[in-house]
Amino acid sequence: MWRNLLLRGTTCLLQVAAPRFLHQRPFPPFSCVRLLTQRLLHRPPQLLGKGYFLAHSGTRAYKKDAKSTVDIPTSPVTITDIKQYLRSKEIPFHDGYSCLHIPSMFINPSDRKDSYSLFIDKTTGQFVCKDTLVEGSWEDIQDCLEVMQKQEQDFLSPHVLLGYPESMEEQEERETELREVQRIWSSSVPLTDVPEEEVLLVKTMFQISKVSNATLKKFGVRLFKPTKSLVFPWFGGTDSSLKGVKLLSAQSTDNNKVIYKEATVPKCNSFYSLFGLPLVGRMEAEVVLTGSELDTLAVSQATGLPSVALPRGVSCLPPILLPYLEQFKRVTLWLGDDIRSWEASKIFSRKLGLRRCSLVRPGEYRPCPVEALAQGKNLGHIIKSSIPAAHKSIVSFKQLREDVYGELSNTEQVAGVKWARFPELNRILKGHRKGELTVFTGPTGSGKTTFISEVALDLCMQGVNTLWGSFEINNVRLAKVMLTQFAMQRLEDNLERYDFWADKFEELPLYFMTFHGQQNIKAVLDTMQHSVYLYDINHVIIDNLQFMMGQENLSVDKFAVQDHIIGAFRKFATNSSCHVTLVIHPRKEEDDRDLQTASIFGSAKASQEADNVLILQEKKLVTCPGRRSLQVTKNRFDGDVGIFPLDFLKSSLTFEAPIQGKHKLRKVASKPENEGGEGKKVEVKKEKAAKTAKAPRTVTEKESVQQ
Ligand SMILES: Nc1ncnc2c1ncn2[C@@H]1O[C@H](COP(=O)(O)OP(=O)(O)OP(=O)(O)O)[C@@H](O)[C@H]1O
Repeated sequence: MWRNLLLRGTTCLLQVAAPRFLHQRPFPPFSCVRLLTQRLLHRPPQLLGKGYFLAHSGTRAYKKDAKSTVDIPTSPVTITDIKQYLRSKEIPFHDGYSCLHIPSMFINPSDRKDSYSLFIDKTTGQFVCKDTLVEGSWEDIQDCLEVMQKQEQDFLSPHVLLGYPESMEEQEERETELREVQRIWSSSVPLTDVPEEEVLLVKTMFQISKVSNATLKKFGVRLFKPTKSLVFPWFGGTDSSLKGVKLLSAQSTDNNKVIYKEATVPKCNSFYSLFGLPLVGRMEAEVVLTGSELDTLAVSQATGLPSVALPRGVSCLPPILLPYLEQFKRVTLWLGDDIRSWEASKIFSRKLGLRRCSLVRPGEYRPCPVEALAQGKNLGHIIKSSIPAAHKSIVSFKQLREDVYGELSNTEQVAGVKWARFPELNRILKGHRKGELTVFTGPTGSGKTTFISEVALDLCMQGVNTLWGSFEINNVRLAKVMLTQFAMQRLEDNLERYDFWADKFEELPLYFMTFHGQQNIKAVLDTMQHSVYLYDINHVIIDNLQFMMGQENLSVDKFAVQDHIIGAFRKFATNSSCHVTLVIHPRKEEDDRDLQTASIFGSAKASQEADNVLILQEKKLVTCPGRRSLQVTKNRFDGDVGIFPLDFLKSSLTFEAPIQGKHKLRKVASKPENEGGEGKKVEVKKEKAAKTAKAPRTVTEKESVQQ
């Protein structure tokens, strides 16, 4: 039926696909309409009306608000498909590290400076032309090439691709941001214009005394006096104009450490600066990638090597930046001095292409670059001693010993990210770690979604990039629950505070899958894979597993189907270094008995594959009806298991430990593993906890790790 729409004329098509576009003046050129028509012919009907391709040439072709949702990749493209297509069209290409490079179709061949300036991401098919900054999808490239072929043209105007027109509101927001960037930049002063005593003071404050004035000048760093912040510019676009600024402030702590705080304009989720890039020559073949602007200053000054800093530090490497790193044959990742930086460098090197990457392993003699400079270390030596990212399939202990040492000497960091709202979970699980699988169960309607939502939100607020797959309740309702938990209040009664909280909430690295209802496991896994690549997702929550079962072949035993699905999630978690939390319904509802690990629906596969098993118990430790408690029945990390009570605050939809004194405290001591022996029942020893302890009634048990 959607094909029939074509018969009703182009205007109708435009109305269907891009109603707002019709109100744009001047009316789109004919070639746009042709492309739009072409695209509609290729598109499945469900994409019509989604407004998939409105926009301005040279600007981002995606709606701003589309960022927080992750669409199902309708037909994920593979590198083989891309190559085959290009060959069929006789388009020459270079096989780069993360991208294929082709001649840009948006430049007249006689004007092409660099003959291969259009970069196609090998994983997603997204492209960017570095000369015109036209961006788009793999379908856009196909459409452009088809049109060129039909019209026998050598090139197309960069304005040919349609995109989302900005709404008035978006336009205003963008203009306000640009004005703000200009205001900050023009009211900040180059450090060379600041009296030397003041510069010294600033350097002391930021602990960059060894960074020379010449280096600060070379990188265009300024001082914004009102907030005593350093200002790092982002120059970009075809005219290398000022696109944004990052403000960095420093605060000293009691133990002589410095805490840095940064703010960006535009907001961090559209801040795509690779600081230092304008200073890197086109012919340079080596670069040092750092996690902060100060580190880049240090590397550049101490080694003379080209260096660029990631815009959001170790939290992500947006694929949109990959084309700008394609020219380098060797990339050294020196992202920081902690385990998080080390893990991030391993993950980012996969995106960059393992073969060309080497990693600086954090350690006593290898702090972050700016600290290494301050300590008078030889940064060149540290870079030379970096290790290749591509790992061999067989290693000896000699190659592992540094990793083992790193784990032993950083036990706190190895234990993962700590919850801010759930100290009891920290006590039992020690933290939230990458690459693990958590299975979470609890009786129907007991509050599983509400609880896991707060647990995930807590981590997300600490920078854990999170993806929600909520198949049971829709994203609006889920986001409402999360926003209420975030604001810790009933926003229904405080609607005037909505924008305040929504603005803050929007800054979280939080994404939602656009699925609802029964889903096919492959589509879900593809989306997860896609989002790990795009947004460096560290935590995926699947609520719940039962919604993946319906699509599978019903003639097959449903336990076998579930086992297959759990195996697939397990594999994904391990291979993608991403934590997966899987909500599974219990086997059967028993009102008067506590659930156990064996109560999880299906075979024993779920609990065997899981690193952690969490059960939301209802009416456990009954002191009043309906009391909930959280029980950890499996913890592969260190074997500690236990249970703690939770009070539910209806107004904020949050959970907290019962107030002190309300319940008697109980503590269960660990049983040494060698006494219990494997498979033996855990013996529980009760102890009175110190009356002063703030902790709620908590039980911790130690059992030998279940395999
Ligand atoms: N501890 C609690 N006490 C009372 N009400 C709660 C509690 N926790 C959650 N609720 C409320 O109960 C309702 C159901 O919660 P939720 O959807 O989180 O349960 P669920 O276990 O995920 O349900 P299902 O089994 O259908 O998936 C929500 O309105 C929620 O606000």
